[in-house]
Amino acid sequence: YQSATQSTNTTLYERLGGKTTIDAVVENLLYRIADDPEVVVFFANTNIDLFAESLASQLCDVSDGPCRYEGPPMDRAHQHMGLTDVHFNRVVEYLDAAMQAEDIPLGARNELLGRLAPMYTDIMRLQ
Ligand code: HEM
Repeated sequence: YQSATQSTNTTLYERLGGKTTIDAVVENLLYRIADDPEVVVFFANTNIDLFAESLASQLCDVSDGPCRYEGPPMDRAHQHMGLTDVHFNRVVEYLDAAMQAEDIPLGARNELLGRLAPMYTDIMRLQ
């Protein structure tokens, strides 16, 4: 059985462009975050290289690629940051813009965002 949103015999990971494109998306996202004072403040004490690696492995994992995300669960990774819907929506918007900049087709973009959306509850749980 194949879901209607998926082309025949390809994983979302492949339709995203695999590791090369995911790494490029993460880097593009980092520039957008760096340019937004309201968002970049949250990353003041973050090792950006480790964050980029961890996020790329999560995007690979969640898109059925050959990776396993081994970082902390989303509630603990974002606990007590004081995140609001505004921050959450901003980051999702930047991720979509980063995927567009890397020429990822609309269907694949929306499918990835759809797989990340349920993380909202976890990310907000310990605010
Ligand atoms: C769909 C939304 C989001 C996803 C999928 C996501 C994913 C992740 C992942 C995978 C990590 C790495 C965890 C680790 O390995 O330690 C992380 C950490 C982090 N996230 Fe998010 N995140 C999201 C939303 C946000 C938002 C809205 C903000 C703030 C505006 C944010 C700020 C951070 C920060 C600052 C860290 C690093 C924490 C540290 O230094 O340990 N995230 N996120």
